Amino acid sequence: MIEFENVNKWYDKYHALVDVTETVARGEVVVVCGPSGSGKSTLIRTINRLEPIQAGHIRVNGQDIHDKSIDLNAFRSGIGFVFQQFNLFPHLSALENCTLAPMHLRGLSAKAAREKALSLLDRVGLAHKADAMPDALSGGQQQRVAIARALAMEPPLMLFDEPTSSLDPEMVGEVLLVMRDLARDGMTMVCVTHEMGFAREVADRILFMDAGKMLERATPDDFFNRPQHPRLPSFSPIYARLSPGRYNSGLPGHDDNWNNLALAPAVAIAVVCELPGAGSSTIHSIKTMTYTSAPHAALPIIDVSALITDSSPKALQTVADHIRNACRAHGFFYVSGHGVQMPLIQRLDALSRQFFALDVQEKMRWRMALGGRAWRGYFPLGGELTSGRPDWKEGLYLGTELADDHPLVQAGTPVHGRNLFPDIPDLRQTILQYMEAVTALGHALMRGIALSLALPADYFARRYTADPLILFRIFNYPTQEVPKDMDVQWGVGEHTDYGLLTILLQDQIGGLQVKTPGGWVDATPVPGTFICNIGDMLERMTGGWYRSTAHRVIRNTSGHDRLSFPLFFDPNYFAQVQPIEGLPAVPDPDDSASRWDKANVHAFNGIYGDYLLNKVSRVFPQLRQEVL
Ligand SMILES: Nc1ncnc2c1ncn2[C@@H]1O[C@H](COP(=O)(O)OP(=O)(O)OP(=O)(O)O)[C@@H](O)[C@H]1O
Ligand SMILES: O=C(O)CCC(=O)C(=O)O
Ligand SMILES: [Fe+2]
Repeated sequence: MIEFENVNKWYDKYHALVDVTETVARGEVVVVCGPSGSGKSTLIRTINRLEPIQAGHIRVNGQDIHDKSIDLNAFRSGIGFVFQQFNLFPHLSALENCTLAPMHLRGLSAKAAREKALSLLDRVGLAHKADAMPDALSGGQQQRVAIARALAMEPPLMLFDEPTSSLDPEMVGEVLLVMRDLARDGMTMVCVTHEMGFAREVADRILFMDAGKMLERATPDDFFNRPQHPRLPSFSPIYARLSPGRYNSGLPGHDDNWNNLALAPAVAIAVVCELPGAGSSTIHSIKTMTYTSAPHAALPIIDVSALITDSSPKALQTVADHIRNACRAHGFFYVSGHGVQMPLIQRLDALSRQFFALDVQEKMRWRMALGGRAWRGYFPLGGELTSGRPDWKEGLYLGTELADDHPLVQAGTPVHGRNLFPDIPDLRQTILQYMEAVTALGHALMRGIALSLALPADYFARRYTADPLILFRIFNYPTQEVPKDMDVQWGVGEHTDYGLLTILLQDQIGGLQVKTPGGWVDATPVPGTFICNIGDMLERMTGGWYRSTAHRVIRNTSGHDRLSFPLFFDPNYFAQVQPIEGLPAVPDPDDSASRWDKANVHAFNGIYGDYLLNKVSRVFPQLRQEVL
């Protein structure tokens, strides 16, 4: 626990901290943000007495840190500090950097210090670099060694002062990941960073500082969506960036300031909790994934690896909490740590491009009309309607592969049957593998969604998704002029998805936009992630706790094709969709007035197949006439 009580600091006449009174509770994650020069670094540096204060008190774990009886060296050696510059000893190897202080200040034997250092280097993913000299390491690796070095003293509190701001962008993620996992493992941390995606994911509470004063304290949700302090929105460049959509309009010139903002360290994070037992934590994820700050604070990136691997209840709950926040906020989130192999994704992408590169006549060999009731096959540019208008995309409809003699196919069940696989070598196998891998991810995410609603993990599996309805599409949004006589505006017009959960892979071009209360925000591509959004049925089941959020895709004018791969993870066709019992009622769940289709999903009763058919037949009216 850290307490600031009426803390004042002057640099000569400059009043750098003005009457700061703040408590960071044990276990709480606190973000402090504010413009450059607002006093964030000063604040953090006062915690270990790197900066003296002229008035007030600072207590760490109940002890006044300016108490005369305090042994400053002992006090400081219990606080790890990671600076913007890595400050490794250049003449010592990574390992020696980590063993020095424990041997000399703590009296550890060389052997014990070495063992400890090796395990910490392993923890930050650098065991294989133990003997490397700092100048042979990348900036990100050096910073990770600096973190390991600080941890070697087993500090009950870690301070980070802009630990990523002197790193090349591609190295920021690896450092943030280590920090995030430290926070999750229960380490006490105070951190200054301007990585908003990280801040949003890790923080419980956000403090806003300006001119040395603490102006706002709020949960991230309130901070971004319901700011109290009237001056907050006037910090336009920062606030517009933090809260995209809501304050973007009407703030003249904020765009011009975005670059400045990128240079200005704007955020501090404090994570305070108890030091866990030594050796209790491992970092599994560092070696396999990268952390990218969310392109928009509104759309978080959630590492879901805990749902995929056997994980502790605590780790599962952390993921569930993130999912709940995302679903409550906008119903859109990115997932990393998803376990779907990159080579498979790359193969799918490359083979799909081969298919779309064929002449349209060739592609029409697999046209949808040949797919019959299974609703599979190719549709050409302009062949699918959203809200009655043609979308500017072409695509291939796919789904769970069922042989002709499968009982459901025999019974003529719509949307069940064989796929029409184009005869590109390997494409069939790749699509089947991809659908299998992403379906497995869908099951994992539904467990997370169940936990996020305080339901048993298998809640959805038991009722709806033991045998989920899987529809999969491969879309191409080409850069192509729209003929004058065609009423085309969007790549895909505004809509919500029908089912439970959509898991979307998109390439690097971008164009997907999400409707938030404050306006449309871009779901910018983040390599190595999927975008998930919840569908109408989850809104229906949760009585409006989770909303199926409208989204659209702008027309692609990039000069390149844009490929996207949505997989719809939906209830079994025959599953009777029912509200989840025991959830508190949402006051007015009917949001039909603000929906593009004016529909009230809460009025729906019946089996999922009915809902789906009704929707799909609007999208492909001609097909409906042909096959039904
Ligand atoms: N050693 C110092 N002597 C005089 N003024 C200082 C000193 N350190 C900081 N300041 C001033 O105090 C104010 C607060 O600085 P601080 O570094 O805490 O801000 P910050 O919020 O971390 O912002 P940033 O790091 O983006 O500049 C700034 O105006 C800064 O110029
Ligand atoms: O292509 C995309 O990015 C989104 C597609 C989509 O929203 C959909 O198919 O439902
Ligand atoms: Fe969609």
